Amino acid sequence: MTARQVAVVGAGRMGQGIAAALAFGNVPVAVVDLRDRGADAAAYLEGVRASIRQALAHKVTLGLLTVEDLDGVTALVTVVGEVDALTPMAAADLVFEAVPEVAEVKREALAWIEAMVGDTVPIASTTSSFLVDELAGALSAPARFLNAHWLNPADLMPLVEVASGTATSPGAVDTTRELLLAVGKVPVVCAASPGYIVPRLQALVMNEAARMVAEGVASAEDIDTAVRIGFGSRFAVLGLLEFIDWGGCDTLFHASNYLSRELGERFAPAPLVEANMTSGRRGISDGAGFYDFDPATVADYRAQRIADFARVLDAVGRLARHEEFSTAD
Ligand SMILES: NC(=O)C1=CN([C@@H]2O[C@H](COP(=O)(O)OP(=O)(O)OC[C@H]3O[C@@H](n4cnc5c(N)ncnc54)[C@H](O)[C@@H]3O)[C@@H](O)[C@H]2O)C=CC1
Ligand SMILES: O=C(O)[C@@H](O)C(=O)[C@H](O)[C@@H](O)CO
Repeated sequence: MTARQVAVVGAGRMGQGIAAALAFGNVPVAVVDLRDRGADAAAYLEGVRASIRQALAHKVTLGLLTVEDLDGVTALVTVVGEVDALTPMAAADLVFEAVPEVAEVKREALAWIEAMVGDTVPIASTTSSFLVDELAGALSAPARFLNAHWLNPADLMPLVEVASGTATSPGAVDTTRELLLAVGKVPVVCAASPGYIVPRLQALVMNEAARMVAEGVASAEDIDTAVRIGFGSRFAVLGLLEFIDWGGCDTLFHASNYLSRELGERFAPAPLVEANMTSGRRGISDGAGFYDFDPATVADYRAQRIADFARVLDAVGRLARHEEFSTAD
């Protein structure tokens, strides 16, 4: 089943971003604020509407949406408080929960959502840390429950990490994936494992960057320049595991042993890195690694990736052209 009408419960940074992403993809969406705001409620809801409109208007400035379409897209978003939530919740065929990252608050919101929607409507949390099974107890029908971890800013970042719990039905995952694909997102399905994919990876490098500042290895500015120009542009093209295959598992294995001796156990080579090295799967040079490389097409594959690099570097204004360099007198 493809979701054609969505509700987002939670009207903060992520709730607004998700709503903007859905409307941008032509999907009607109701944003529901569950917090009791007393006399401030109307002003809060108006602020949320204005902020979503501003995010969509920014897309006009960026050339991603025509000015003629702005009003129509904005009109796909309704923003309501709990008192007016009955109709949009009953109409929703998928719900994203985006309340604060506090287990009790999430459980309360999930129980409320379940009571408001149809029996089989999938409910996706957007939690960036809790596992599906840790929250599923809030629902009487956990088969409909999963997590969809959007990246921030949700209206722009294409990746959404979709994770199931032990009770999640394949149908709930399929409906969520279909919706995400329909609005131009790139869903990846992963196990309900702490940190999913991106938060787990980035927690390691973000903490390492902070350690480097504390150790005086480099300034925050220089580390961030290195990340933007080196690390970031490279990994916009090559996946981490793909790059292991490019550089060779043996290179990573030896470097990791050296770093773990010098800097600490956290740099020790992963067992799979060692296993690939010793089983003749060092990467492109062996014709196999995390990926298999067909000798007949590997040259084309490399040329394609180099062309991809050039495009990414050009987009960030860092592609060197020969004509820029002065000739020796
Ligand atoms: N901020 C980020 O960069 C990312 C956040 N997430 C996840 O998205 C979810 C939402 O996070 P944000 O949008 O950043 O939070 P936020 O704080 O910006 O928004 C939460 C919304 O819930 C409301 N709220 C506060 N207390 C409440 C309560 N007791 N009951 C109901 N609503 C309440 C807030 O007023 C606000 O409207 C969290 O689970 C977070 O882990 C996921 C990816 C990135
Ligand atoms: O990458 C993202 O947008 C999110 O995963 C977050 O920033 C999370 O809140 C997470 O990484 C917490 O550290």
